[in-house]
Amino acid sequence: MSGITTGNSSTYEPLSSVYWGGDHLVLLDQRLLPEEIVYLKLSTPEEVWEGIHSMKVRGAPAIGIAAAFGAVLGGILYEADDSEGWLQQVVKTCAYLATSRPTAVNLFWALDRMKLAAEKLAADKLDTAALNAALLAEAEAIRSEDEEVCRRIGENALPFFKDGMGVLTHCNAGGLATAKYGTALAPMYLAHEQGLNIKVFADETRPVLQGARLTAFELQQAGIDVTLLADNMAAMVMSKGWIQAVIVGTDRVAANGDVANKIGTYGVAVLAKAHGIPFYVACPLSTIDLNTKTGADIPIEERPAEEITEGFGKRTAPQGVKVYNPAFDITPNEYVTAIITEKGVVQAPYHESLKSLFE
Ligand SMILES: CSC[C@H]1O[C@H](OP(=O)(O)O)[C@H](O)[C@@H]1O
Repeated sequence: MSGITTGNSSTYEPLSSVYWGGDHLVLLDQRLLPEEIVYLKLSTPEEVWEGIHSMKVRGAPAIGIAAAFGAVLGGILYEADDSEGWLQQVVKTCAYLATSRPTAVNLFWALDRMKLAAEKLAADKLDTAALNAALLAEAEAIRSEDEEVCRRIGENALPFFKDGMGVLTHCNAGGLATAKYGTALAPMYLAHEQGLNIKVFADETRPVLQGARLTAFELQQAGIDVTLLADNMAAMVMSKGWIQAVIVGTDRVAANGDVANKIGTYGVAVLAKAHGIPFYVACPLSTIDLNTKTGADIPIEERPAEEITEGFGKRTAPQGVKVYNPAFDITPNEYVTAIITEKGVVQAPYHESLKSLFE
């Protein structure tokens, strides 16, 4: 894996988080933002696994897109010219990439789609060069569909945001978490294009600081009014009347409408309800998992203690202290005002309304 430094963040261009570079995957190393913009070239499934696991690429849709291209790399590295052996290699690569992170369902959705595509392609007995080209087209389709899906999420969310509103968001569900536009931030971009003045309040989102490092960065560079908050300030700004809506992304929505999202989301949802503020969740259908009954069934990733005890290289806790570092929490569906998707907006009772999105 090698880096291409394109300069510092003062020359910011709209950034792509993940794209195919001809014969390799290109990832923006999001761990280095906002100070450095470094694009990495990844040529093996192992490098893609590590890129997802270490959060060089993060955000449910972006993780799925990266994994899809990782499956393509698995096929490209298969040297023989037999379709059955090629298929076995792609399927094995998908199973391997599925172990990189446990919570975002888009990872498994994308890999299942790549496996299905590979099975159909292998049945046609093409040579491996043709098989790899066709599988690459499937990964590119996943990426380009995500751009269109996020734009439609933005359009469906926009009516909830009026000129002059204050909106709080948690973590990063922007262009950096997807192929482009983002989910929760998509309406912010559209509102800005239409001349609406939405004041965004971004939680810093400890311990990895996606809000401070990514959301504040994205929105500031786009010229959108953004104020950065420490994670313990949401209650106060709500009590001051500065917030008229909360919108967040998600990594998995259970069949009953319970929502897995970045740690701290549940607390923001409880605060929103206590202040009579609507709490919206924005996501593509690929993040809705009807096979997972409730939030209790969603696996919650636990991450290294060092993210809390010495985040970004500065030790802020005693050596050997016990640490609990879940990367996500579950917001029960009763705190979710509406779920906004590319197919439309649904509200409780979510058992029925979520199913209707797939009919
Ligand atoms: C549009 S999905 C964004 C979602 O993913 C983030 O998690 P992570 O940064 O650990 O990948 C966070 O939960 C965001 O809401």
